[in-house]
Amino acid sequence: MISSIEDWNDMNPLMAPGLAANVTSPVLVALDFATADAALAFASRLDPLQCRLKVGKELFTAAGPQLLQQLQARGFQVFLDLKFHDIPNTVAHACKMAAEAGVWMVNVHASGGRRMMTAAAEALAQYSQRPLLIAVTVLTSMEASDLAEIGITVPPQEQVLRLARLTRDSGLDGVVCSAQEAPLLKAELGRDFKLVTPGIRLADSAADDQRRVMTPVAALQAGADYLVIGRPITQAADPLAALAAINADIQSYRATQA
Ligand SMILES: O=C(O)c1cc(=O)[nH]c(=O)n1[C@@H]1O[C@H](COP(=O)(O)O)[C@@H](O)[C@H]1O
Repeated sequence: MISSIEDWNDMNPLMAPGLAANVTSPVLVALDFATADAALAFASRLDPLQCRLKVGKELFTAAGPQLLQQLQARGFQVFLDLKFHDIPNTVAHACKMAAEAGVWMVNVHASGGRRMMTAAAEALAQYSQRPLLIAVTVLTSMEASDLAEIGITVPPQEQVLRLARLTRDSGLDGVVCSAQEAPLLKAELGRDFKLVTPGIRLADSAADDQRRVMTPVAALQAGADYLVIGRPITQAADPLAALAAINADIQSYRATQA
């Protein structure tokens, strides 16, 4: 299993020609834009050493795999966030397509179950260079009342832990969860199991549709490895300043830990 991003950087052939090899920031900027032009215009203002980029359902549906190549040609490591959730055979083949596209990270839904996740992991194992494979546990937009409506009556944290254990036992690299669950998951599943946390909000930003939220530094303190941040950066009056301020806060925090 790939145990660190440095390992991945060493292994991925795309790193040699173009991709930024030493991304020190844990920030994954969610490029939730409606067109390739808007996403590329935004990306052209960013430094691939200062963040990675996430391409999700809206943008990928609009722009397709060509956009992944365009972003990677500009040096960005890309998290393809399509949250695959289907029968094992379909998800395995979708993950292979992500590997062929050279993305840095790809995700599935843990609620697709053990056989689906194992099939995805096995499909990627045949690549000597492969994306990190992670699974979404409980969406950060959900709280206890949302879970109850779909028949899950345990607290979100318990459901997240259950799905994270299943993810680890299925051979994946980590999970998407809220930073609120990070201390529990790090304690139960070990420090090498990657935690990717959306639902990141600055102290003064709106929660929007997110429910289980945390600030960037608090999320790292809690044990998050990567922070997915969309609107607090993309919708900021000055997105570059917002990203720079977040990275500066993170650097200061890390300096206290060194
Ligand atoms: O897999 C994800 O990235 C994801 C999982 C989750 O539980 N919650 C979540 O918000 N996301 C994604 O993270 C991003 C969060 O965006 P903002 O709420 O604008 O910061 C969106 O692109 C979501 O699709």
